[in-house]
Amino acid sequence: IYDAEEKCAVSKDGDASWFALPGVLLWEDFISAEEEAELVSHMDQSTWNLSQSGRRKQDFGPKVNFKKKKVRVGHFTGLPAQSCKLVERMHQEQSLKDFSPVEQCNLDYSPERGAHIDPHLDDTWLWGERLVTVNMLSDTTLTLSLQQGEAELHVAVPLPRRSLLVLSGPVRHTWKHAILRAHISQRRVCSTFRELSAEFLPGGAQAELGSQLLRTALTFTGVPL
Ligand SMILES: O=C(O)CCC(=O)C(=O)O
Ligand SMILES: [Fe+2]
Repeated sequence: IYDAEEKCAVSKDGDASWFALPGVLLWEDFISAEEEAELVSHMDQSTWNLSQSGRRKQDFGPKVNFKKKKVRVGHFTGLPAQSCKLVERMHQEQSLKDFSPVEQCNLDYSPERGAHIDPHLDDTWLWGERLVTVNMLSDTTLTLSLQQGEAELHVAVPLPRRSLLVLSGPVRHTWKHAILRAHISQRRVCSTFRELSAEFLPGGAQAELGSQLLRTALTFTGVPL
């Protein structure tokens, strides 16, 4: 189980074993109850599209083909207006001072649909170091997993309602992450914000496209795709 205060994983059996687990940042009460209600009510005014594993989603971001490694602005009109103050607030945290998202993905999990997300790593060709998620409507648990020879390590990261989670470093690149079906007991909505990889930043091979995507994202005039 992840211990946010000690920034380490501790054994659930209550024995003394533990290991350091860098790269998880949890910001409790990142949004207020009023903001949470407003954000979700705004999302519910747009259509939710059925996605994999019982999830529903709304996307604000460029048109991407991860297999062919192709990206273009497409119909992207920017992140939604409601996210402007969230992104500003993120900048209060030292490690997010320069966080400029180019994509927002809203996900809607419900126990009725058996919604979950299987263990995976997020793309690293287009998306950068930090994955930032705002958790809404109910508490859940993010399950990190790492194959260690024959054994598989699991770390449960408690995600309180209204908290912000940042994954970077080893928990971004080495550990897979998942939300188990068993950890969705009520409706849960989250917004995940992603930044560009070095290839799309100044000095990178696709810097021009990257700056175009950033300009579009940060207009905060977006509608879901
Ligand atoms: O629901 C979450 O918090 C995780 C979502 C996720 O891992 C993803 O969209 O890649
Ligand atoms: Fe992910």
